[in-house]
Parts: sequence; structure tokens; C-alpha cells
Amino acid sequence: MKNIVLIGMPGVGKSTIGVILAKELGYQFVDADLLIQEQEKRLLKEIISEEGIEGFIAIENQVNASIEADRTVIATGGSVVYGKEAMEHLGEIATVIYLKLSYKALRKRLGNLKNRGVVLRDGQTLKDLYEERVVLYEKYADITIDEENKNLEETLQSIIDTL
Ligand SMILES: Nc1ncnc2c1ncn2[C@@H]1O[C@H](COP(=O)(O)OP(=O)(O)O)[C@@H](O)[C@H]1O
Ligand SMILES: O=C(O)C1=C[C@@H](OP(=O)(O)O)[C@@H](O)[C@H](O)C1
Ligand SMILES: [Mg+2]
Repeated sequence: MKNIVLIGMPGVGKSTIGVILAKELGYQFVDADLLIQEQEKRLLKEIISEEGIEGFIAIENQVNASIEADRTVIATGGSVVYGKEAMEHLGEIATVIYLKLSYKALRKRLGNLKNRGVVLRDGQTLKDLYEERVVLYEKYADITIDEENKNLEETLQSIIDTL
């Protein structure tokens, strides 16, 4: 068991912080986005453009629901919380940590959303997405880490202190 799953909006640092956290803890590191690409033999942006948002979410759900891990930090994609089976499974095998950042700070950090391949429905703004997602991140989090005004090292330290 003893796994850690990072959830949160795109750009909060799940991938960047996840790999350093794994090193600090002596754990393995898995980025669920890369597992999806490996299974599909396609890039995330290709999956999204070829299957549509709902198709991508279904694939993401299936891949995350099948992860087997031990002493591993798992960085998820921001949209994983739309997958019920994925979140039930991750909740069983790991402590789920929500990396939380305010909308304002996130908007500054994200820059061009399109380049990130965020799962944004037609007409949906980043603010809409933020409000829709926060409820889900809070629902599934065992631990919430507030990143506001913290640099990467400070966020990492907060996580380690909390564990
Ligand atoms: N305090 C911070 N914590 C985490 N990442 C930060 C911070 N400040 C700036 N960044 C930058 O934000 C980006 C986070 O991207 P990434 O790790 O891919 O996020 P995610 O996997 O959550 O989408 C990186 O470019 C990172 O350098
Ligand atoms: O939040 C999202 O809609 C997405 C976030 C991405 O991962 P990161 O959260 O690691 O950026 C990736 O899974 C996909 O492009 C969709
Ligand atoms: Mg990531």
C-alpha cells in the first residue's frame, strides 16, 4: 500500500514536485499521464483531439483504475477526478494529497492553456473549470497542501512535514 497520489489543477506541480518527493522518500515515481501515452501509443493531445474530451476521460479513468504500485508517488493528470473508478482505486492504494492553489495564482502560472492540453469543454473558461474541479479535489483529498506564496521547495517541505 504506502503510496502517495498527487491531485490538483494543471500547473500546480504534481509532476515536478512528485518526482522530487519520491526521491526524498526513497519511493518510485509514476506519472499517470505517461502511463496513458504508453498504453495508447499516442500523445495526450492526440488522444484528446481524436477521442474528444469524454473519450480521453474514459481512457484516463481506465488507466488510473488499473495502476498497481507500492511505495510509489503517483502524479495524476488534473482531470483524473472525473473518473469515479480511478478515484476509488487510488483512494484504496494511496494517501491522496491535493495541491491547492488559488485561481488567481494558477492563472498567472498557467500561461497558455491550449499548449497544456487541458480538458476544457467548449465555452468553458479556466474559472469555470477551477470551480467545477475544486469540489472534486476536496472530495477526494485525504490531505490538502496550500501552495499559496510557497516556492517549490517550501511546498515539498510542507508535504513531508504533513506525512
Ligand atoms: N511553487 C511552485 N510549486 C510547483 N511548481 C511551480 C511552483 N512555481 C512555479 N512552478 C512551475 O509550475 C509548473 C508546474 O508544472 P507541472 O509539474 O507540470 O504541474 P502539473 O503536473 O500539476 O500539471 C512547473 O513549470 C514549475 O516549475
Ligand atoms: O487537467 C487536465 O484537464 C489535464 C491535465 C494534464 O495533466 P497535468 O495536470 O499534469 O498538467 C493531462 O492529464 C491532460 O492534458 C488533461
Ligand atoms: Mg503533470
